[in-house]
Amino acid sequence: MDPSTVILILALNLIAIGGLLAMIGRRMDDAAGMRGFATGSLVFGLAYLLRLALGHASTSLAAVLPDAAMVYATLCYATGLRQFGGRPPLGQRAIAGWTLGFATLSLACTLAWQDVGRHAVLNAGLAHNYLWLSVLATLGTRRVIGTMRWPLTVLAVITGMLGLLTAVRAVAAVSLGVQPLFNGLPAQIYYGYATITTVLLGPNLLWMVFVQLNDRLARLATHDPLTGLLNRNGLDAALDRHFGSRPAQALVLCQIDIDHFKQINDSHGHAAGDAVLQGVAGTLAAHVRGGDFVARLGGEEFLVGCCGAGLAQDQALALAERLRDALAAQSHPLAGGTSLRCTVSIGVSPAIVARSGWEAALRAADAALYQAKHAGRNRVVVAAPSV
Ligand SMILES: Nc1nc2c(ncn2[C@@H]2O[C@H](COP(=O)(O)OP(=O)(O)OP(=O)(O)O)[C@@H](O)[C@H]2O)c(=O)[nH]1
Repeated sequence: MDPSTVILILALNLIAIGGLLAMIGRRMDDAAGMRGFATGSLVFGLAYLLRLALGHASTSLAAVLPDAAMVYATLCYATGLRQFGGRPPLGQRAIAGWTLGFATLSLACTLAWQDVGRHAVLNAGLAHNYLWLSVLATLGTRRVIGTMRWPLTVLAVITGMLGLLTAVRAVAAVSLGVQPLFNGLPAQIYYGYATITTVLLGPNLLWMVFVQLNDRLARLATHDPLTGLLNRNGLDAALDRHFGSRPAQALVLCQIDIDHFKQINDSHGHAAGDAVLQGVAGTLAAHVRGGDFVARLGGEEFLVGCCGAGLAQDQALALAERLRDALAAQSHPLAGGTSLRCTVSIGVSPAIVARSGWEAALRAADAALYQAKHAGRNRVVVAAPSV
């Protein structure tokens, strides 16, 4: 297949992918990076079409336009990829400055060395950006967990390979001229690989979106949006995991309730109450060990699951006292520069070693919490050790 036909197919493919991603992006917040991916694909596709219209080896200065558009498109991908990995996007000014800088250099080199100058600068610029995309995707694989690693790894490999091949083209343009870029086996290898890349890119981006949406839904279903702690669903799943392991470690539940929380809401407003809930959640999460879990049962009520081989109630009591002290010492900043403190009451269940003991342990912790409230609050009560 001649390069023009390949470029036409690539262009249409990229435009179709870009359109699809733009439609998906309209229903997602921009943190997913969809706008960057969609713009990158659309601009790349249009740049290919413009390039076809002008001719591959055009030495007309207008050829700088599609070249700059391609560089711009790769920067859009980079911004999407950064957002996808939870990092801030590239600023519009940085993207515009980079693209203009490239266009100026490309114009200067085209004026000085005609098509050799143009293609050397284009391929060097694209190679740099492809390799950068590969690095971003590789860094992304370190920041994400589980299934998301796969599409990012595929992206890192395909853009890395494309970057290397494009760098070779930049060197070839300078040392051999532009003919080998479009004719012969090396050109066929390059365009064959570019075709594979473009064909893989769309489904790979969709795979990334799918995995990310799936992760978000799973998180929404298992975590409390206000505090980020496990909700009841997440707690059930954590219990299943805990008791699914053989042999399961002992588990003690500490049920924690903020004292007179209604007064906080009434005196300082609901937003201040929410901030206190977040502050308490942060302190609880910071005080437990890996393997323990913290959940928000609802309202101002939390549950800490304390796990350990041979864990006894008195060890959980020591943790509960540490939590009570830390929370009593915590100062919650309020709007206007003031702050407030609050105390908690805690009920500690007996230790259990089987999932079947969970309901009874929760009831025991709840009854102990009730006693703590009635005994004056700001205290820990341990349930009788018989579940
Ligand atoms: N700000 C905020 N308040 C909440 C939330 N969920 C529940 N609440 C409030 O929490 C308060 C709980 O009040 P109560 O059950 O009377 O308990 P309390 O005032 O802490 O009293 P004791 O537990 O007996 O010490 C209610 O005013 C609820 O409206 C929430 O997500 N945010």
